[in-house]
Amino acid sequence: MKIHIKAPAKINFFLEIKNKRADEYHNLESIMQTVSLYDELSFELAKNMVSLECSDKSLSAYETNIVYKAAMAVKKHYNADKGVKIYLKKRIPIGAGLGGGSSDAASTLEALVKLWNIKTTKDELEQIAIKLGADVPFFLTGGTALCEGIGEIVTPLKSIGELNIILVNPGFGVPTADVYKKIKFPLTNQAKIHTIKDLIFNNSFNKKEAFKSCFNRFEEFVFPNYPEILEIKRVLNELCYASLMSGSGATVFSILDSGIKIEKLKSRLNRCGWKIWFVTTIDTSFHPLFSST
Ligand SMILES: C[C@@](CO)(OP(=O)(O)O)[C@H](O)COP(=O)(O)OP(=O)(O)OC[C@H]1O[C@@H](n2ccc(N)nc2=O)[C@H](O)[C@@H]1O
Ligand SMILES: Nc1ncnc2c1ncn2[C@@H]1O[C@H](COP(=O)(O)OP(=O)(O)O)[C@@H](O)[C@H]1O
Repeated sequence: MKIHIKAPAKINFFLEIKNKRADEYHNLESIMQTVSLYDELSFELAKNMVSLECSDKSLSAYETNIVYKAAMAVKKHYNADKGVKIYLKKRIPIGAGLGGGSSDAASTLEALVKLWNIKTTKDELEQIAIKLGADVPFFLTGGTALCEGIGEIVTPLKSIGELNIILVNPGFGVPTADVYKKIKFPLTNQAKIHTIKDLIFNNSFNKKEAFKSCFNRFEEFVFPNYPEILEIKRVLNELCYASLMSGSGATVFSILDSGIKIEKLKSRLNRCGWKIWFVTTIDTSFHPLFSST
């Protein structure tokens, strides 16, 4: 039996830091959204070993790869005596604020309980997920969701429909842990999540209106050290009506309205040597993304 999964990227429409915990992690309030840029994974039943091959040779295929970690976590938690041969095709850029590794990990949890025929619950998988990374539980739900705590308290929100989004990445990554370390308290003018939540609840999360309520606290801590990311934002603001950095960077995104001139946008951004993807928001992360042969 072989299982194929597409693991989607995410963007953060809203990200405010609430405070720092005693264990150095930060409580946050974020609205996360899965989008149609995917890593691809396949899982083939094997005797009892876990093995991983990854298309991106800059990533380890062993203990430091979150996919390998996720597989070992399932094996240990359920005392599973089966093995798996995993292939990971990376398409989501690494360290891009798009949650690629976290999504790969969540897909691995979902695939292995199916492949190894393990009886479990979503709650139990969420407990394994949070030990792998703060963003991993979100990807077990996907779509549009409010994430609180350090990211593990996930509340699904109403679908915002299919919005067209452009992702722009400078071609380098930003280490998440370094950005969290840069946060200085007290934060000025805590951003309010209510407006954006109300817009989603009232089916009014559309274009210009929505972008006024989007916010990312990390922008002020990332831009001073990475002027090229600020430059992406400046150029996108010229061509679209607004833009926002995703997570801890380095990707910046804009919501595209129907009047946008795609060719003009492409040629202007390509001239800067940046990578671009045209994607849409997607409702659920997994179920339609699974297939087995
Ligand atoms: C910033 C966000 C926003 O969605 O995403 P990315 O930009 O990485 O995609 C997340 O909070 C990233 O989540 P994730 O990438 O899973 O973080 P982890 O691997 O658990 O942690 C990496 C490091 O970030 C810090 N960290 C992470 C999450 C959190 N709520 N508080 C923290 O202080 C910790 O120092 C930790 O050592
Ligand atoms: N399967 C994986 N995909 C991406 N990054 C991984 C993976 N496994 C481990 N990592 C490590 O996780 C870090 C970045 O994770 P990633 O999810 O790409 O970015 P971000 O946290 O910015 O969304 C990198 O240091 C990378 O080496």
